[in-house]
Amino acid sequence: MNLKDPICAIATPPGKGAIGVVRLSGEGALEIAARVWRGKDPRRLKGGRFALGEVVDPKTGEAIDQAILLVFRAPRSYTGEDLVEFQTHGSPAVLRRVMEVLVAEGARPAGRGEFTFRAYLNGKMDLAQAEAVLALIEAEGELARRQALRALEGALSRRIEALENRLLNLLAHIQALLDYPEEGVEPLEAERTIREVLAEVEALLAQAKASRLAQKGARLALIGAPNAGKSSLLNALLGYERALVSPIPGTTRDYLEAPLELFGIPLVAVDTAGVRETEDPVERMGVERALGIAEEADLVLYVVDRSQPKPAPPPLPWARTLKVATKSDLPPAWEDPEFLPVSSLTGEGLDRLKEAVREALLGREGGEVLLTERQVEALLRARERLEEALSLPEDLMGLALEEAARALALLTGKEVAEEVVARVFQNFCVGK
Ligand SMILES: Nc1nc2c(c(=O)[nH]1)N(C=O)[C@@H](CNc1ccc(C(=O)N[C@@H](CCC(=O)O)C(=O)O)cc1)CN2
Ligand SMILES: Nc1nc2c(ncn2[C@@H]2O[C@H](COP(=O)(O)OP(=O)(O)OP(=O)(O)O)[C@@H](O)[C@H]2O)c(=O)[nH]1
Ligand SMILES: [K+]
Ligand SMILES: [Mg+2]
Repeated sequence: MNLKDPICAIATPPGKGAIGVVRLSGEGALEIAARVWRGKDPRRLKGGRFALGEVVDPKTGEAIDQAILLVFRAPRSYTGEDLVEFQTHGSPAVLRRVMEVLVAEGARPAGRGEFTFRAYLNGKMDLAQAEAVLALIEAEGELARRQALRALEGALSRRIEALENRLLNLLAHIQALLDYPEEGVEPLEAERTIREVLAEVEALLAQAKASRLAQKGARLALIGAPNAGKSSLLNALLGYERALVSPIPGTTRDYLEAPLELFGIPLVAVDTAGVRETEDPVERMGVERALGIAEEADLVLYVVDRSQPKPAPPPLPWARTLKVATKSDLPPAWEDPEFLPVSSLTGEGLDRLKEAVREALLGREGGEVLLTERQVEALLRARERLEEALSLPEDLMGLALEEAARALALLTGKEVAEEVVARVFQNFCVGK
């Protein structure tokens, strides 16, 4: 692949919009822009300046659209190259023609993520930041957006680099001890340093699940006996009357899904049919379905009516189940500290339930760190090597430490194999 040739792409999403943006980056971008532009000559614009004019077809002189042209000059641009943006009306007909004239004048349609790839190659960002660009575009919930922006701004990269540096300093120290045993090099505190680095790696890994849930969302299943108050609780969590509620047991016959954002996590709450022993074949199907939904859910709310005698518990994945006692506004038939009391009628206990859901999904850490699957793998490898180093005498731990440092370097993309980098950018859309 030619790494500097001029590339162009529509940067705005497909469809009609107020404004559409076409970006052009690489060697000769300003010259190509000048040929398709009627207005102030882009070659004479300083970086960061714009002009109002027309995009034209140079073959015919025909105007394609009235537009704004914005110039960034290398190295001060997103890609680090000369870069021109055409901000046109957001019409698919306009954007297509702008692309056509740019290609006719010698630019090439960009591949997926190629602008960001160039930014990476030109040192504008590291691989963790490039992955954050993608995660930010893909973010659907507030938490995913916050995690991605922090990573984009380099929070993760700085943390990783600090760990890498500690390992490299330690390695240098070990080497000095080996090379000059009689020179009075300070004795090592290798174990303490390694344990501290390991603790940081563990702290990051503890946030992997939160990062995955923030990005992919989570399923929350409400399971319990008929009339336990599942549908009422769903409505109370949603804040509107999504599910039918009635005093008749068996009101919910089949499951029902509703999107719900809690603490910035995009959740799908699933209300299900009441679970009990039954002869009715249709009801039996509903029960089986409910138990299957519980099995697949990230978190289950086991809903029990506290004003009635406690039913026998159904088979649920208890390790990821929260126990909820509903109808706390009514006189209780039993007490059990394992159950969170709530009333869908008065709203009592709802905030505590939401807090418990947050903690069950994200852990106490809170989950502000973006970690991609690729990064989690690298951290796991680093952890393994650090643990190995701890099991070795100081004069033999060098290799394991080196490998741990290399695993950490994978996160920020130093020493990453070309195919791995290519795979990261394959996930991007064209135009980013
Ligand atoms: N019109 C437009 N809006 C956009 C982008 C864009 O490319 N174009 N972005 C695209 O993602 C995001 C903003 N990110 C950007 C990051 C760096 C540079 C940039 O030109 N950086 C140069 C110059 C900095 C300066 O002049 O202060 C540099 O880092 O050297 C531009 C946009 C979101 N909004
Ligand atoms: N007092 C009081 N009544 C409630 C509360 N939650 C639910 N109910 C009542 O309990 C009855 C059953 O509520 P639903 O939400 O339909 O119960 P469900 O578990 O979805 O029932 P099925 O779908 O039939 O399995 C209705 O009459 C509700 O008004 C509560 O917190 N307090
Ligand atoms: K009911
Ligand atoms: Mg119901």
